Amino acid sequence: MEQDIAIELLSQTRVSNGWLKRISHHSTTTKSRMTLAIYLPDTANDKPLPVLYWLSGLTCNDENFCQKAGALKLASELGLAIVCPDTSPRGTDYPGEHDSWDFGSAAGFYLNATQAPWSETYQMYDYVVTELPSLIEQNFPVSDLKSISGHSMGGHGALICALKNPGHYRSVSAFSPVTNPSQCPWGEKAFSHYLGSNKQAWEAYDACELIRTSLTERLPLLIDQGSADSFLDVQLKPDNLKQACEAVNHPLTLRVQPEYDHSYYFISTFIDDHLKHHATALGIL
Ligand SMILES: N[C@@H](CCC(=O)N[C@@H](CSC=O)C(=O)NCC(=O)O)C(=O)O
Repeated sequence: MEQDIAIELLSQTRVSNGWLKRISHHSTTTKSRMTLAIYLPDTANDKPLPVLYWLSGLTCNDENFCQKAGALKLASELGLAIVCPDTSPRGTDYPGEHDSWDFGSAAGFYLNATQAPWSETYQMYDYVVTELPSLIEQNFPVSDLKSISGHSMGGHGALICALKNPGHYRSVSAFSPVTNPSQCPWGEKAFSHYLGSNKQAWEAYDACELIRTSLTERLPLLIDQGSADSFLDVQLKPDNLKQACEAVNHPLTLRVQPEYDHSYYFISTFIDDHLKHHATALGIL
């Protein structure tokens, strides 16, 4: 019988003087088999490396970032491990779970669902913040120093994970994040199903609300946003985050990049700046 704690190596690929490994394991948090990617530069053989957790967006899995962002060469040079979890639990078949690209599978929104049937497995917040780092630190040559970043739905995930856990992450950044999910169609759809109709419960997973109520830590936010992003005004709303930050003096670097869209071409153009931002905070640059 399979041990719950066992991790299974699905593949390993040599890249930029390191190894990109895909693994799967049984998650006690999501009660599902989870797949993830970890990139380990060879310098991990000399000393435990800090980790950047990357949270991907809607329709993604653990593979998009490592295949498309062009991040691994600099990560190797910096001595930075990168971990990419999946974007939702898999293996279930709840009503409506696989019917739309912005909800259900590949759209877990990095929260802990409270509404049936989602609450059974859609516990991505606890998975990312607690179970995943513990699994990585127990099984790979990494330190407990961590930073977090992500894109779109995953940018929202990175912001809320950092804002809700003072001291847990050394730094946070995001590309094109969903900044105010309580006030946009993607967020309203997901939150109403996962968290129910009481909008007060939504505030715990909304970066704009967390900025307003945060008392203990003012971790600087680095955000890149393309001006030609087709989701900009309806879904992402960076100005809402800007206003929330200005109201409480939360440090925000919001870079609006002219003519860039929502794609991984945009991410690949500016990923080096984000890696250096995290490497500086993690003490390796
Ligand atoms: N329905 C479209 C658009 C999906 C899309 O743009 N997904 C983004 C994330 S959007 C917010 O979370 C993405 O990262 N896609 C993966 C990629 O590799 O580009 C579609 O299905 O294409």
